[in-house]
Amino acid sequence: MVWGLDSDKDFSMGEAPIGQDLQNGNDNDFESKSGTFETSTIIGEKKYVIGGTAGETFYVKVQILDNNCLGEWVNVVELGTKPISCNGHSAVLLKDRILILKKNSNPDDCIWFLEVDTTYVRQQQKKNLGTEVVAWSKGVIGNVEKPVVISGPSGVGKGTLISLLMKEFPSMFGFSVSHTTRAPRGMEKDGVHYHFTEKNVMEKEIKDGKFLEFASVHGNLYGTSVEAVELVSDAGKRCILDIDVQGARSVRASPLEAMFIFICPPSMDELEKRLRDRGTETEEQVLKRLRNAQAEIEQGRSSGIFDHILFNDNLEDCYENLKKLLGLDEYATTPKSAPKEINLPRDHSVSKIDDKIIINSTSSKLEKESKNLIMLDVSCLKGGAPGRTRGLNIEAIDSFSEGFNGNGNGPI
Ligand SMILES: Nc1ncnc2c1ncn2[C@@H]1O[C@H](COP(=O)(O)OP(=O)(O)OP(=O)(O)O)[C@@H](O)[C@H]1O
Ligand SMILES: Nc1nc2c(ncn2[C@@H]2O[C@H](COP(=O)(O)O)[C@@H](O)[C@H]2O)c(=O)[nH]1
Repeated sequence: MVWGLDSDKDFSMGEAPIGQDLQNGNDNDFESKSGTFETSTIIGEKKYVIGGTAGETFYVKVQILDNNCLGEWVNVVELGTKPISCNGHSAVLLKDRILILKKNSNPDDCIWFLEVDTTYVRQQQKKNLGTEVVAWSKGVIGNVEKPVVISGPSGVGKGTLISLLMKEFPSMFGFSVSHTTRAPRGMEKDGVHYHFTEKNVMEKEIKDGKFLEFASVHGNLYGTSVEAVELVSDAGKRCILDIDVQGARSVRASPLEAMFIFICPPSMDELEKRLRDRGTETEEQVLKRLRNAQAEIEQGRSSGIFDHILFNDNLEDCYENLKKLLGLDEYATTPKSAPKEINLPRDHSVSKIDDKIIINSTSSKLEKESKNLIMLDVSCLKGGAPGRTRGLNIEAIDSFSEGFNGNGNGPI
């Protein structure tokens, strides 16, 4: 064996060495380089080394030593937004990802996941044959309601309905600001209505995996970035996406769980009238949008992508129906409580009991005198790379009353 494990100790996927301190640095049982702030996690024949230093600078880097490849370090493609550097972390192996707890970090930046064998990673691995793919995803406490995808032909009234919703429920809904290569209309603001962008820039970002979906619509490129949706969810709001049918199909096929609503016009004549009366397109563009509308309506009504179809004949009626679908009655407007935040102890050790991660403060007396155990429940994880991992639950617990002995070895 290359890294000093007993040959009968094979920590395969899903088998974290329970009770063993998986803390970073030099005091785990795995090989580590002195003072480099690294953790080593063994999964099957591979060793994932996370972290390191260059001079005074700490960095978060992933290296993989593969015992199948004669114990060589292999090329790693790190996808997703990775955590900014920190001066230490703990690593805990979960089923298909490694939980990283950063030390000395802000409460909203201390929980991260390195996905090593999730569906997303396996999909990306197929595109990157010959390299090891891993993907970073930031962990977020709590859940948000499913995003709502609203589709329909150009001019049917999607934007009008969404504006009404945002005006009436500003604290409940947030708009996913798409990217587009089309030119802004008179009143449209960059970053508010769209992120107006150059085609080559957007194509590069698509290649880099920054988009949840994208499509060529009426001759321009449109797309929803992963960040656009996550920013709304981070604000604790339900995200609304206004995208075409191709985009809706892509979101359906993505890991994002959403509600899909198709808005239908009462007739093609009425659709044409609305588009012309809006006066934002040239004659050529109006004709193009109308040609595309026919196919979109057919797909919208028959493709099985959509959970609900709404007819926008009378605007008020359609808006009321939309609100009903979204469960918006007078009681639904009660603001939600703010998501919990945690302050991880600066120095801590970590252990794992089933789906519970026990974080034990090893820092100052003062910190220890207060509740010195934090329990992170990872049993209901949702989402993940290329976006955030949600569904985490966290509780501060009293080590004596809750039956944990606090040394990472589980219940007394
Ligand atoms: N029920 C309705 N009755 C009459 N006019 C409507 C109705 N709903 C929307 N409109 C009008 O139709 C026009 C097109 O609406 P809107 O811009 O919301 O369409 P859209 O589906 O968002 O289009 P696009 O996909 O091109 O952005 C607007 O001028 C709007 O005021
Ligand atoms: N697939 C996507 N379609 C999008 C996105 N943002 C908007 N759209 C759709 O494009 C047409 C035209 O919009 P317009 O603002 O030029 O009138 C419309 O049907 C939108 O729903 C996106 O991110 N992805």
